[in-house]
Amino acid sequence: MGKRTQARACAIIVAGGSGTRFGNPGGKLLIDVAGKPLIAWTLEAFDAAEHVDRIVVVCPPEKADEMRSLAVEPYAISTPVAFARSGSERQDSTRNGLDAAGDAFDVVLVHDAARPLILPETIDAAIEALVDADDGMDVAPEESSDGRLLQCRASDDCSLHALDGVVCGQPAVDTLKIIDADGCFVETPPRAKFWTVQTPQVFWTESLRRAYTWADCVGFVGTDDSSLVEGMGGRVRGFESPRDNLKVTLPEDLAPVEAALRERR
Ligand SMILES: Nc1ccn([C@@H]2O[C@H](COP(=O)(O)OP(=O)(O)OP(=O)(O)O)[C@@H](O)[C@H]2O)c(=O)n1
Ligand SMILES: C[C@](O)(CO)[C@H](O)COP(=O)(O)O
Repeated sequence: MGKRTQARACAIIVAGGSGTRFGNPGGKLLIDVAGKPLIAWTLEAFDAAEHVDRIVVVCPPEKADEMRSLAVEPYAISTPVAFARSGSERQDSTRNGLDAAGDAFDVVLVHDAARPLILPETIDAAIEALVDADDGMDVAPEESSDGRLLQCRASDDCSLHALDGVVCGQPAVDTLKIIDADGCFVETPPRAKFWTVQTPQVFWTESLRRAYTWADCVGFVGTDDSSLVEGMGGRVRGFESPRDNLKVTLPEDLAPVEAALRERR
C-alpha cells in the first residue's frame, strides 16, 4: 500500500551527469545551496511527498557513499533510499534506475536531481493525475491517426490505463522559432501547439519499461523519458505545475534557485 494512494510509487532521481555546463570540477549536485547540498533539497521533497514509497538515486558508484553521507543521512529521510549505477547518457541512467526499482511499484517518477525546487505537493498531485485518469475510463481499442495502437483491452503489448504518463510542465509562453542550418529563422509555428516540460515525469511502471524496450529495439535516444513513451505510441499528458521548477544547468541558474530556496526556509 502506498503512503496514501493504492498505487505504490518509486522515485528515480537521476544524478549521474557530469555538470559540464555548470563548470564545477566536482559536479553540481553536492554544492552548497542555501545551506544544504543541492541534491538534499530534491531528496527532501520526494521524502515529504505522501505517495512516494521508495527513492532510487542514480549516480556514479564511486559517488554513492558521499551522496549518502552528505545528502541523505544528515536529513533524516524516512523513505527508503537505494542507489543505482548511472550510465553515460541520461537515458542510460534512467534505465538503470528502472531496473533497480524492481517489480513492487505500480508507478515510477523520473526526476532530475538538478531540479531542487520541486514541491512535495506537485509530486503528489502528478501521481494522482496519472492514477485518477483511470477513473471511469473506456478501454475500447483506440488508434492514433497513423494507426498506432494507443490504448486497448487485455494484451501483453498495450496498456490497460487511460494514460501511460503525466509530465510536469507548462504551455509555452514565448514565441518559438524554427531555424535553418545557418541559424536563420524560417518559421514561427503556432505557440498553442507547444509545452515546455520538466520533471518529474510520472509513468505506470509497465508503460515506461515497454518504452525502454521499444527504444532499445529501434535505437531511439531522447532528451526526456516521455519522448520514449510517445515514440512507442503511448499516451502522455502535460501536468501544469509551478514555473519555478528550474534545472541548475549553468552557473547563472544558481542565484534564482538559491533565492527561492532561502525564501522557502
Ligand atoms: N548520464 C547522465 C546525464 C545526466 N544525468 C542527470 O540528468 C539530470 C539532467 O541533466 P543535466 O542537468 O543537464 O546535467 P548534466 O548532464 O550533469 O549537465 P551537463 O550536460 O552540463 O554535463 C541531472 O540531474 C543529471 O545528473 C544522469 O543521471 N546521467
Ligand atoms: C528531462 C529534462 O529535464 C526535461 O526538461 C531535460 O531534457 C534534461 O536536460 P538535459 O540538458 O537534456 O540533460
